[in-house]
Amino acid sequence: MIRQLIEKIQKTKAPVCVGLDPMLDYIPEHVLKRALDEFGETLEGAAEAIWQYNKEIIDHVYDLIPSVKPQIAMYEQFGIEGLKAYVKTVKYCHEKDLLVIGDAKRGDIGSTSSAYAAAHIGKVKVGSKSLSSFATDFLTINPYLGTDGVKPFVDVCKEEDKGLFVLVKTSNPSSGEFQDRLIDGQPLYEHVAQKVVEWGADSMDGTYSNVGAVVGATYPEMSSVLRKLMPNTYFLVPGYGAQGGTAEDLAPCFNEDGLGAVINSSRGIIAAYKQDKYKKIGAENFGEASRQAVIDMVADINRVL
Ligand SMILES: O=C(O)c1cc(=O)[nH]c(=O)n1[C@@H]1O[C@H](COP(=O)(O)O)[C@@H](O)[C@H]1O
Repeated sequence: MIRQLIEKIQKTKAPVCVGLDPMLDYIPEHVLKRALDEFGETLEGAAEAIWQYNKEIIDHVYDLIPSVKPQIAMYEQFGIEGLKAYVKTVKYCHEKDLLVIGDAKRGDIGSTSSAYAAAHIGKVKVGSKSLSSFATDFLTINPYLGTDGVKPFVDVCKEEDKGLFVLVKTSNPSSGEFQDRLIDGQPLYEHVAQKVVEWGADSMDGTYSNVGAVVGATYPEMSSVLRKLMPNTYFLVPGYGAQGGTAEDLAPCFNEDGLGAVINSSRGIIAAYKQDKYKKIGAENFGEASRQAVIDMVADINRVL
């Protein structure tokens, strides 16, 4: 699967992933009102609003980018109706030939991880049939439980030719609280990085492994160390834009071949119409503002490659 992502990145010249993290606060008034008028102030109304919002954004950006990353929490908050909007969004992105990174940060004891893996990137057996549930191409993984919690994802990844991004060094302000703690003289995130390389060794798909790593844009010195420790691991890099990460901060995430990282921006793209820079495009044309924000992001990243 990583090979497909790389091919799409090379075709679009955009090492970019648009984060589909719809919050009701970001949805333009006219879209929200239409959905709530039809379904009332209900979970269905909210789910319809986020679906319509996503669809408009996808329609405006799909030809520019290789991938999207829907964050499941933004859907899950609306319960089953929200999850239906998640599935609808994943299906629509596939129709538009986009690869979908499901951001669910799963990881538990082995048997539970197996069920998560089946739900998100694998198949679930019902009688004689094997059925897909969420059907994303990649999934984000929390490795806190260790190898037996990660292995079921790696196995499904191999069987189904899917991909993973395992949290190694996250972008948030408290990420150092545990991740930077020294163990045997080395920060914990480096220990995790070594494990990610090990977990991915049997899942090579060309130069890179289908088992990738999440490395936040907000700690560039650490990205640089991690890039050297994990030369054949693809990085999913969140933190650009809304969290303060700049193009210069991203440079160490890439290898000399210009590959090795896919950069996510969620609020910076989907709520672009609210930014001063794009305000004149107008809330009515929020999809157009997102398109312009993607064009600007791609140019900004290519400037440092
Ligand atoms: O796994 C992630 O995607 C992730 C890891 C991380 O270290 N930091 C991080 O922000 N994320 C996700 O990336 C997205 C960032 O959103 P923006 O800050 O709006 O671009 C959210 O969906 C986060 O959940």
